[in-house]
Amino acid sequence: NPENCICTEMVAVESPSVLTKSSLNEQIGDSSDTYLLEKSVMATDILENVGDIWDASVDKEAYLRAKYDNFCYKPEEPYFKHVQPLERSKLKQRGCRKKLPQIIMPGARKCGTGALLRFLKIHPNITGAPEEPHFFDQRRANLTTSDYSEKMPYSTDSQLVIEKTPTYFYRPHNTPQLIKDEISSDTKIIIVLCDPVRRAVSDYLEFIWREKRRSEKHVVGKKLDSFEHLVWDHATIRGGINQLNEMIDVGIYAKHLIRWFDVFSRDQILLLDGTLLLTDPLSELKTVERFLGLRSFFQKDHFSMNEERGIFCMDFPSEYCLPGCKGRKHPHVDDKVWASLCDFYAPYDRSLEQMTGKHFSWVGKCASQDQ
Ligand SMILES: Nc1ncnc2c1ncn2[C@@H]1O[C@H](COP(=O)(O)OS(=O)(=O)O)[C@@H](OP(=O)(O)O)[C@H]1O
Repeated sequence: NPENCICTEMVAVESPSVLTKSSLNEQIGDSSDTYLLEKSVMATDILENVGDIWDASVDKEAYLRAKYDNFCYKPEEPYFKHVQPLERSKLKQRGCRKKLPQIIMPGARKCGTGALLRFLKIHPNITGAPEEPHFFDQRRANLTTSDYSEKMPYSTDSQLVIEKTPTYFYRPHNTPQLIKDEISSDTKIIIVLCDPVRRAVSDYLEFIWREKRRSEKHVVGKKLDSFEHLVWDHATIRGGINQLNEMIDVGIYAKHLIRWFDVFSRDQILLLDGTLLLTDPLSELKTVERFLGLRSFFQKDHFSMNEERGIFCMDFPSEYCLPGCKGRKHPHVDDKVWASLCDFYAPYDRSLEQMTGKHFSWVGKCASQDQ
């Protein structure tokens, strides 16, 4: 379904007619844009509940109560959809307001942020922007942080608000500083990194998909360059990987990450392995729960592998698989170009491991694309 395939989560946000743009924040007399994480990050729920299974994790009725008894949206399957707000009186009664996100997921693009956000939004204590706000990278001059918070969903004090915009990771260069200055110095950052060679191919598939949609709209089709052609440097006689191409540049993770490390303390940044997210989503979700101090919700039997598509889908609280634009079949890349890409990224991957002190599952395993 092409509508579901817009990879930037373009879900229309329906506002009830009684709510004006200035929304409930003003009516409630709340001007605090930032909501510190004190409560959530310091939460010890997870520690208190070690070995204790939350009913909401196993029983659908209990889940619906945990998610919606203190929430600002009506239940709607799949339960990551937080689209239809409650009536105005209920919103007020529950203390629902739009606030700036406490957690930002800046990418990297095509490393699984879409799957991660949708899964996380199932958690009873998480809500998130329905679309990518692109506030810092496509900002019109007169936009303020209150315009930004308008793009966020309503939330109560028991929900954390996440936004993901996968371009922030690499552009604009001062996004980390802007987040610190304009949202809060307490903002939590979740960065998903994945095999940069595979990521570049995924980026290319997205590019092709968008170009095809564009040419369908404008009737005229243009011949699209192959992946191999685009990533190769044709300007020099020796050739090699064209690192000026954005598809390549994004995967030089160490270079971009340094700016995030410069601005935020290490305990504010969670680095996830997108390659693991694809093969073992539960372990990465558990890591996020711990990082945010959330009560442990996700369980092994919430997920199962869809053999046909080769991706994990959710079975609880309802069945859900990401649309076909996520988890696409990748084409075979020319072996010489593949090997060059592996060689190109290897030193940057080593720097990444050195600077983070973390081992990433793809590092050192780039030899064959068909593994
Ligand atoms: N469970 C599940 N379902 C579907 N897809 C999954 C999942 N887990 C991880 N992934 C990987 O997510 C890749 C798309 O990445 P993003 O969502 O970050 O893309 S985007 O930047 O937001 O457009 C997507 O890339 P492609 O395989 O190239 O489509 C997947 O590798």
